[in-house]
Amino acid sequence: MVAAQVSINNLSLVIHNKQILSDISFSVLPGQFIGLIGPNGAGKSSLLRCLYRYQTPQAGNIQIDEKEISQFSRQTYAKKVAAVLQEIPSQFNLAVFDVVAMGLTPHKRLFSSVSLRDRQAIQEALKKVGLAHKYQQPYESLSGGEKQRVMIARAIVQRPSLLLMDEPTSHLDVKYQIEIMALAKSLGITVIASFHDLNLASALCDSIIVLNEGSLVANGAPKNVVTTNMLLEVFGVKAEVILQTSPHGASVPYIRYQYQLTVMDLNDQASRGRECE
Ligand SMILES: Nc1ncnc2c1ncn2[C@@H]1O[C@H](COP(=O)(O)OP(=O)(O)OP(=O)(O)O)[C@@H](O)[C@H]1O
Repeated sequence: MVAAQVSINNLSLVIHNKQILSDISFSVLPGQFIGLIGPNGAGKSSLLRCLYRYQTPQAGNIQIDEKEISQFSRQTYAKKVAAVLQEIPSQFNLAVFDVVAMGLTPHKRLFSSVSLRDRQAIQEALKKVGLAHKYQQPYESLSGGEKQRVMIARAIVQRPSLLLMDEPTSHLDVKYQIEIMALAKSLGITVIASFHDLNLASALCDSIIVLNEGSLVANGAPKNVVTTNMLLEVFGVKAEVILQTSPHGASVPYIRYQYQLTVMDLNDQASRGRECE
């Protein structure tokens, strides 16, 4: 698969007079795995929505392979960019197989049937996400995590050059968090994904972008971005960050949150409450 080069230039988004994104700029090299992190409401999903053309920014632009994204036809864009969203869309009455087959739509002529090769690609993608045995099951009857894995299989058969993922692991158990993200990485395409699990983001991403209140506040290798200071300033949490060495020799930050402090604070509050009774 070919990997896309992405550049985001001075992007600003306003919705109902509210500034959602302010002057965001960064570049992504072909094949890079980029993590978007930031507190609730920081603008991660909004940025991803601009990237998959669901929302149109008021200022700035996004280029893929040096072409402004509004210049691509709908079909060409659908071939280039796949999105796995936070809100899992409802697929009325469709079996798992049919939902994954929708990933082939941009590559096919109108009303053309599913070929043997297509079937193999769909089964292969379902196998990769551990759902080959469920291909006939109604999509709606799947669990949240299974639905998310079907969406990832759909993105795989789409053969995009850019994969956008909005909290792709939110419904996944720990095994599939690791397996699915390893799978996304193994595709060799450019990936931009939002994360709440900062340790997972640190372990996976080549580069991490930190958003806060719609602004880009940090961008760089995980070890340079995921620091005690950033966690305190952006997320308001006290934590210790240890640098570990990955199997590939890279230095990867690992966060140890200070949960005890919170529990002590809570106990403190509770005892103060009892004193007042
Ligand atoms: N259509 C909209 N109308 C009004 N406000 C919006 C709209 N879309 C997003 N927002 C606001 O923009 C801000 C950024 O939202 P966004 O969903 O991008 O944040 P996020 O970083 O993905 O948050 P989370 O981690 O909670 O998913 C929020 O304050 C949200 O309420």
